[in-house]
Amino acid sequence: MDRIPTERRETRTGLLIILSSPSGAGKSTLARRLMEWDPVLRFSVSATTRAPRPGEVDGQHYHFTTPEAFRALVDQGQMLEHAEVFGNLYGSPRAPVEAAMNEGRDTLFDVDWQGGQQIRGSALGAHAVSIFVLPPSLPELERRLRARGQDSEQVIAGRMEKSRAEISHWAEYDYVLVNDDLDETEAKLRAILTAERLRRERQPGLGPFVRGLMEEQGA
Ligand SMILES: Nc1ncnc2c1ncn2[C@@H]1O[C@H](COP(=O)(O)OP(=O)(O)OP(=O)(O)O)[C@@H](O)[C@H]1O
Ligand SMILES: Nc1nc2c(ncn2[C@@H]2O[C@H](COP(=O)(O)O)[C@@H](O)[C@H]2O)c(=O)[nH]1
Repeated sequence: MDRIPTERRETRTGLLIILSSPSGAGKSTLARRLMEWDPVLRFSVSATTRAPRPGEVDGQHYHFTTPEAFRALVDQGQMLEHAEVFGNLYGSPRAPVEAAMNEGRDTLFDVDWQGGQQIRGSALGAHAVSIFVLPPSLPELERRLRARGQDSEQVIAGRMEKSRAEISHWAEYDYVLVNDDLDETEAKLRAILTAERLRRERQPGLGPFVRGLMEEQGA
């Protein structure tokens, strides 16, 4: 499906696209692919107290920070949401999200179920579209965590232990995708994003995307 050209987007309010899943189901991989497909989509770079993995770049994958600095940001109200996940703190900085929304740019979040709940329950929640990504099976989830080659056996065991609890929140989400074939899942995500952008335009009168289509047809 074609992506909506930037110049035809609704320019008033961006969407908040929330991706959640048990660790290792493929959120970051899918998020990366979506960003390549639509470079205008903004990725919400989270702050975390977790140590960087090999190859992770500060400011690109995460804002790596200390627990003290993280708590100060929370106390100052600078986090849209935050949670403890697998023993570390993670949170989504608020200001870049609001700036993107005001520019009409959509923001993509890779957050756990607690983050999903907090964003949906926030003042910006009316603009949220939430998607839960399931692995095809738990053994495949474990295989993926191991194949990623970045976590110790102890960390993998801890994440597998928490996977059922994360999965138990699937029904809180607008969409649920089983990430079996990566290309197919990416295509479904694109379709969801395109449909939700069109839905956002269903205001009185035609939105910019539909208006552009009509003009092309000479209507
Ligand atoms: N559909 C798929 N089929 C096979 N392997 C996949 C698929 N999707 C992702 N993977 C692989 O699974 C591993 C975990 O994926 P990824 O890091 O994207 O998961 P994640 O959900 O972002 O994990 P975390 O929550 O820990 O950040 C990676 O090695 C990735 O290449
Ligand atoms: N509530 C939030 N959860 C977040 C955020 N950023 C990432 N995450 C989730 O943490 C786990 C582990 O991530 P990893 O990079 O250490 O593998 C994963 O489920 C992410 O979705 C956040 O800002 N808020």
